[in-house]
Amino acid sequence: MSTETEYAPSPTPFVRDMVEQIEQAGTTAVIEHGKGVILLTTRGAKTGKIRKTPLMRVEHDGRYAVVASLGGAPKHPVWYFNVKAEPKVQLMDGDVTRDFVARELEGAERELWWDRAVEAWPDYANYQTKTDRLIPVFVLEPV
Ligand SMILES: C[C@H](OP(=O)(O)OC[C@@H](O)[C@@H](O)[C@@H](O)Cn1c2nc(=O)[nH]c(=O)c-2cc2ccc(O)cc21)C(=O)N[C@@H](CCC(=O)N[C@@H](CCC(=O)O)C(=O)O)C(=O)O
Repeated sequence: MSTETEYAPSPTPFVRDMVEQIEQAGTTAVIEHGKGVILLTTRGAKTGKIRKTPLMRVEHDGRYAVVASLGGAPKHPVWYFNVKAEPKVQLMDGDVTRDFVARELEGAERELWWDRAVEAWPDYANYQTKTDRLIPVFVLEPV
């Protein structure tokens, strides 16, 4: 794993601002339409830089799911490729950041976590109707 420790902010202003808010006040400071978010830290698959991505909070018994929905866009978000390249990630929930290992799900295990994700953020179901790509779901297990 590259030793690059440089944080590269998102090129999307509202995302960059949200990450700043979260880092200052924790994830509870930024409730998205009444639902919680988490902050995922990944390593850039090409640059090795640190990338930080707010995602909806889907948690069950200390494990989390992260859903590469990108609002139902035709292509996966870029952070998906970071997690595939380096499954060791960090997740901030509240004001606590922990280490996790991510694993992309398929089959029945994916369905289980997909249902949990839709329960946490019903719009995920709408996003899936907007694209032919199967929206990827990762489970994050604590290290
Ligand atoms: C715009 C792009 O971002 P992205 O990684 O595609 O992620 C897009 C979105 O998913 C991301 O903005 C999410 O935060 C949007 N988003 C959610 N996105 C989701 O997919 N799921 C969610 O549940 C979700 C919730 C959410 C809640 C609040 C909020 O503010 C945003 C939320 C980006 O950062 N591009 C960078 C490159 C990023 C990068 O990681 N580059 C890699 C290269 C990776 C490669 O190309 O292989 C590297 O550094 O090496 C750039 O163009 O410079």
